[in-house]
Amino acid sequence: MRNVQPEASHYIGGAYVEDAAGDAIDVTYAATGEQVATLHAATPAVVDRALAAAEAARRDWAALPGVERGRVLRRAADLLRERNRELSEIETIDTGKPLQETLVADAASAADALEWFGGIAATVRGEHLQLGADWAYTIREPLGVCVGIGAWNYPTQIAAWKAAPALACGNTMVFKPSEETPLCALKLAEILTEAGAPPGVFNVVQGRGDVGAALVTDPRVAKVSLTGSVPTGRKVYAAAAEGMRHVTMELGGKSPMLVFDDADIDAAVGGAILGNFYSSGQICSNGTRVFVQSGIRDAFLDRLSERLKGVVMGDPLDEAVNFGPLVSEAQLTKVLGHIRDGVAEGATLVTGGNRVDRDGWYVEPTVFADVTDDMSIARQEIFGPVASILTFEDEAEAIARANATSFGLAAGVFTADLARGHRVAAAFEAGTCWINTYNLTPVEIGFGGAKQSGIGRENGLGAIEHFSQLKTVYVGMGGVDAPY
Ligand SMILES: NC(=O)C1=CN([C@@H]2O[C@H](COP(=O)(O)OP(=O)(O)OC[C@H]3O[C@@H](n4cnc5c(N)ncnc54)[C@H](O)[C@@H]3O)[C@@H](O)[C@H]2O)C=CC1
Repeated sequence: MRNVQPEASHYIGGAYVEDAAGDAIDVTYAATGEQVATLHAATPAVVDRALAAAEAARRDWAALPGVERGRVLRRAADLLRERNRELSEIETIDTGKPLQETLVADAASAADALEWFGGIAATVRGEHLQLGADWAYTIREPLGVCVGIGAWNYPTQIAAWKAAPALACGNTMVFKPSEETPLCALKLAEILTEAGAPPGVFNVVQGRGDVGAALVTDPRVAKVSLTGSVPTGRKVYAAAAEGMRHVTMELGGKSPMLVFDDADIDAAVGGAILGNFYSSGQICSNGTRVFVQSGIRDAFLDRLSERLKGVVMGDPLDEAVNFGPLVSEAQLTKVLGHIRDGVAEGATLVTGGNRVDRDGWYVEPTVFADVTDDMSIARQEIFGPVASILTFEDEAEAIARANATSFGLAAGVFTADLARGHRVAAAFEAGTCWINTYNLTPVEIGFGGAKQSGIGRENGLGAIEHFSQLKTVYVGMGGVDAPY
């Protein structure tokens, strides 16, 4: 296994920085439990240094023409692609996700974001408004120093999905990865420097919730973008409100997937596999409530069980492996607890349900049938490889039950009747919907949640609006008409 111990824990002002006084953050390989690196959480002095670097860099970075900022981002995208294998291996060691996945979905997705927002950077602009003889114009300005805080499931992607639009708009950023997966954001920072980003434009500090909280409440910070759970989102949103800071909240979900009896069963089963078992189920937008029309329930379950025989469990660094461990022992314990609750509440365990008898934090792909809306496995986000199959009779009932949740991150529908597909998508109370596919999130389209699952959007042109603000300038062309 490659050595993944970074040169130092933090990356500030274009260079690695260490402060061994910070609490230890151990990085373990989820496939074996072996410790592979040790970093230190940021001390208050490190947090201050990172914010000072971002603050010092922001005016010059914002003053650059968009085309020059874009060039840096696009160069970084090229470097990410050139080093995809090395970066994917580090991501696999950090998260436990199979190399087969990280080779296509992590540094590659980060490269897409940097390339796309790099291309957009030169087009960020305001508008001209004629007001009789007078006129006005708007300027789309950066917000200033932005803080990004990440979850552990897609560390490289999350860092880049925040950094790319932020930097394209002329902001600077201090990013705090999840304490579970601290490695890859440092690589992104290194690569941005190599691509020409001036010191301080993108900084990384390590730490747990307290470091995140210190960043969110600092007066120098204009915006906070969090990817995390709903409870953390509530805390961060409230803390940001104190300073009237802009926020983007990418939070959790318990998304529905509706499979009508006219659907292509294999496509729907494929969607259920992507939306429940890819990354061992550790994906926020997963369609973990699979509502299947009653007439095809048995056929759907048979086909799903059959296809799950294609799971290849093993060392995630082996490219033939397509199913890895959960990120940590704590997550393993949590997921097994949810499975026990499902059994206790009377759901039928169709397949899986156990910890795998080997080193590391592996849980079998697990399918529950006969799940009812009130069961905890149908209400709580599990963030593990656990699918709940529910049945429904008609469209109106399915939509009502799909929407009966406080989450609203994503939703999907499988049907051969496209009119119905669009009708159902329109009725979903969710930020991101799919018809006849699931969990595809290319950079061109916005991604984010409704209801408790968040506010704001990542990716797509909408992300520009969340990392900039409009200044309006009114231009008087004649005298000033005052009453006295
Ligand atoms: N909507 C989306 O795009 C995504 C959402 N998620 C969600 O993330 C969750 C899983 O990730 P976790 O890392 O367990 O989430 P988490 O909420 O425990 O932690 C997220 C991040 O927030 C930090 N944090 C914790 N308390 C904080 C505080 N008071 N102030 C500032 N920062 C604080 C953590 O250190 C971590 O970096 C799931 O709920 C999942 O659905 C994950 C990926 C994508």
